[in-house]
Amino acid sequence: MSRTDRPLRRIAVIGAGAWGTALAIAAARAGSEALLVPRSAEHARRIEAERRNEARLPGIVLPDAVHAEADPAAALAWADAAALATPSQAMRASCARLAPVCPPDLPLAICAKGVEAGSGLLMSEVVAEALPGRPLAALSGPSFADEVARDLPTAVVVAARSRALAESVARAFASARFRPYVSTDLLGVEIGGAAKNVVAIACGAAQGLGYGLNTRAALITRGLAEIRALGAAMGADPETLTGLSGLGDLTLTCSSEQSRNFAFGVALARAAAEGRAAAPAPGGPVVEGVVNARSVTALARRHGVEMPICEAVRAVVEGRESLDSAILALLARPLKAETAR
Ligand SMILES: NC(=O)c1ccc[n+]([C@@H]2O[C@H](COP(=O)([O-])OP(=O)(O)OC[C@H]3O[C@@H](n4cnc5c(N)ncnc54)[C@H](O)[C@@H]3O)[C@@H](O)[C@H]2O)c1
Ligand SMILES: O=P(O)(O)OC[C@H](O)CO
Repeated sequence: MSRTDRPLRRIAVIGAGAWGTALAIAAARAGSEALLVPRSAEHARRIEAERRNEARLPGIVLPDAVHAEADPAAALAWADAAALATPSQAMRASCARLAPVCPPDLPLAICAKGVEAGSGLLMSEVVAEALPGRPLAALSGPSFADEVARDLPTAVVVAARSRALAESVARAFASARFRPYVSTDLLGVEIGGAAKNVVAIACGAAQGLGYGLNTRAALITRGLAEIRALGAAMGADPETLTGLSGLGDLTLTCSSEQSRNFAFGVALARAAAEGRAAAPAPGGPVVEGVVNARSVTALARRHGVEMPICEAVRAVVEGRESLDSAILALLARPLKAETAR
């Protein structure tokens, strides 16, 4: 009997950021037990002593079924499955640390959203290289960590090439107000999650510039067209990209300053107005869209796909173009048909 044939009831959550902590809480609500594995022993001790992860999820008390564990070997030996919730650019290093102690058949649920800079690999490809042979799933969709932690109704998607694995992982997290749908389109789910953060920076910048809701709707819709084009070139199911992990997450992230990516876009515009550059605070909450502006567009260029909004965000965050001129360049693109057909 393989591990995924029996219920996954013990979940090791690698990475104790806002999302890892919220997922551990979601697992507990689903009747599972969770071990949060932060990077440092000190952080594990603090979480265990305070019964919170105050720096990442302020005001949220951990349920009894969630504990912190500093030693990844102990956590993975205990676990039925692991959720990988580090930022995308830390995924390879985090998996390398797990490699000597990760059981060869342990199911892994990737919870980061991004494309690796340099290699241009999706998270499932990075994890397959760093921890070969393990059954892989991805959990994605519109889900602010704070809202999940507070048990506000949320729907996500769990994708795996094996439907049985997707269903097992979904069951490990499902509760009355946390509803995972399943999918076998791992590729589509990963592309949507990685690219939406870049478009969210554009929407935040538009808000910071004082533009209106017309602009936001245009950016979301044309951003989705870019993401769908990338998905089509890479072989994703187009329906996935209008589902929870595509349009769903794009809508959420592009609509609120609660999104770190959207908020960073607002900060970019404010900084531009004051004639200075903006960058995410070192050691602060992860802003995936900044690095992913580069890695997602690099992937698109490799596949011969145009992503003008994502390219504009990349040019601005790389300091190659001012926000004003990036917007003018977007608006001055030749008139064209809305759809390919
Ligand atoms: N916060 C959310 O609402 C949310 C929701 C869905 C998905 N996500 C995704 O989850 C991922 C993590 O985001 P987050 O919000 O938890 O980030 P966060 O900014 O709250 O915390 C990041 C955490 O990762 C840890 N970390 C960094 N490098 C590490 C390494 N090499 N090994 C282990 N841990 C490391 C940091 O110590 C920190 O605790 C991102 O890809 C993000 O897009 C976040
Ligand atoms: O705060 P953001 O922009 O990283 O978005 C968090 C989640 O990805 C929303 O689904």
